[in-house]
Amino acid sequence: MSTPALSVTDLRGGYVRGTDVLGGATFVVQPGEIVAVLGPNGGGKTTLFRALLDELPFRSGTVDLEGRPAYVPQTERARLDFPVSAHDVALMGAYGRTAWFKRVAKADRVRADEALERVGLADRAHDRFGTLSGGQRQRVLIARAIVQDARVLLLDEPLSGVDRPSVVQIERVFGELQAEGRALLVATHDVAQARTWGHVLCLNHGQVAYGKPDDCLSTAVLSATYGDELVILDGSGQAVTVAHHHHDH
Ligand SMILES: Nc1ncnc2c1ncn2[C@@H]1O[C@H](COP(=O)(O)OP(=O)(O)OP(=O)(O)O)[C@@H](O)[C@H]1O
Repeated sequence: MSTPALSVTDLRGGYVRGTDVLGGATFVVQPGEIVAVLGPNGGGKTTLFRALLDELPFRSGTVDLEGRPAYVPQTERARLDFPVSAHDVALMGAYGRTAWFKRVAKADRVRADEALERVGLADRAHDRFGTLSGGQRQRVLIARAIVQDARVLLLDEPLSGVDRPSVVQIERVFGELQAEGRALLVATHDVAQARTWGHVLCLNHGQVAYGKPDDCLSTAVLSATYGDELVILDGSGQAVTVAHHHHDH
């Protein structure tokens, strides 16, 4: 087996010392795998991503990965009032390898154009980011991650509230990134969608389960993951939908 893209051992962390929001995550992700990260609101999905980005105030345990992961935030949380174009946002993926006193390399400008083409937005490159639809903005943020060229991508609910054409484009790009040997961790509330991906990580402040969907997504695991949030069962007793309450934090 090849070197894992990401290996995490007993990862714990939080915002206040001694109060772990994320307790004891241990899992290995191989290149080319997509992992659905499931959990209730406030269950620690975003906190896990921040720990993997080494952005948590307090963290313990080990994280082995090559380079820095690319983070794709929820579009709702991306600032919309900046006068930047879709191309400008995609190009930000190159900032990590650009010295502060230099202009972004011509090759990176070409990469930004290519990445927008890959997400089906070549014709919107010069549109202002804030004027695009939610699904289009999500695709621009994925283009930025493509320009960053990371082995591991962390995506925070990339398909929630996204229009159908964007879902189709995003799922196609996920397949391409997988084929390139990148690993994707995708936070989602959609259990049915999680079943279509290779692995599932269930979090509820700590790790409840990790493995293949058929092994992990039992009613017992989903109840432990979602606690008193509602799990709706289909006719065969399989948990398919989770009703959750939105909240701000
Ligand atoms: N910056 C912060 N400072 C203090 N506590 C925080 C901060 N961000 C999140 N938390 C707390 O950490 C816990 C986990 O939040 P997190 O955002 O990781 O959950 P989540 O699984 O991503 O939830 P959602 O599905 O609602 O996005 C929550 O109790 C939240 O209130």
